[in-house]
Amino acid sequence: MNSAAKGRFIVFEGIDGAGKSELSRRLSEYLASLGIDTVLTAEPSNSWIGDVLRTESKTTGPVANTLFYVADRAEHTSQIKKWLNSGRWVLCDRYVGSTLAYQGALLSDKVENAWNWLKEINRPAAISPDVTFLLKISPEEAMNRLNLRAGIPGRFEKFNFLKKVSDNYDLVAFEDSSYVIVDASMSRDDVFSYVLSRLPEI
Ligand SMILES: Nc1ncnc2c1ncn2[C@@H]1O[C@H](COP(=O)(O)OP(=O)(O)O)[C@@H](O)[C@H]1O
Ligand SMILES: Cc1cn([C@H]2C[C@H](O)[C@@H](COP(=O)(O)OP(=O)(O)O)O2)c(=O)[nH]c1=O
Repeated sequence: MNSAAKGRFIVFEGIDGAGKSELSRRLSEYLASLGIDTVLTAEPSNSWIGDVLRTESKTTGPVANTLFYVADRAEHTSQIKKWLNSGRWVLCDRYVGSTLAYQGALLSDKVENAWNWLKEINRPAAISPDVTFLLKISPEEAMNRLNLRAGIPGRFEKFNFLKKVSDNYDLVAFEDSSYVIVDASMSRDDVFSYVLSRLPEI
């Protein structure tokens, strides 16, 4: 395909509080200011399946939720392909890596070979990003950013969960050559400059 006619697909991953939403918003505004036709999107998406995940995921079990995340992705990916084919740059806050990292942590003791199953079910639902920025931050710092400070009920469980998710992300990054690891504990401006330095060619 003629690269001039096709957009770029850029994904942001990382644990809650790593800075994905703020950074992807800033980057989309910056790219738009350069005259690049940019779409900022996220998963769970704004479809009805995304709504189910946002509103009902506490009433359904981890296997059903996994299938909802992947169903949401399959539909979202159809839309992403259309945007890319029309030459737009697509910035996506969370994608396949989130399912591997989060559902990997939730299913590891419930589904045999959970990691391989998650990779397999994502295969027909996803495409390869041009680059995936993994915003790395310690669970301690992420929890401080989210104001989940000492004394809050459930803090210990949340910390342990984010630690597992973070370890899974390291594994995903090791296996996927689209990943670029970003030290997300840096200042907002330093994180932004680093990401700019690793963007695909315009
Ligand atoms: N580099 C940074 N340094 C300090 N605070 C940050 C930085 N990036 C984001 N934040 C703050 O951390 C919090 C979580 O950021 P957010 O973008 O919502 O993270 P995520 O989307 O990964 O959950 C927000 O209050 C945001 O303003
Ligand atoms: C896309 C996706 C999200 N999630 C979870 C991670 C988040 O805790 C939650 C909502 O994502 P998000 O709205 O990005 O939350 P945050 O801004 O706190 O990072 O959905 C999964 O567990 N699996 C997935 O595949």
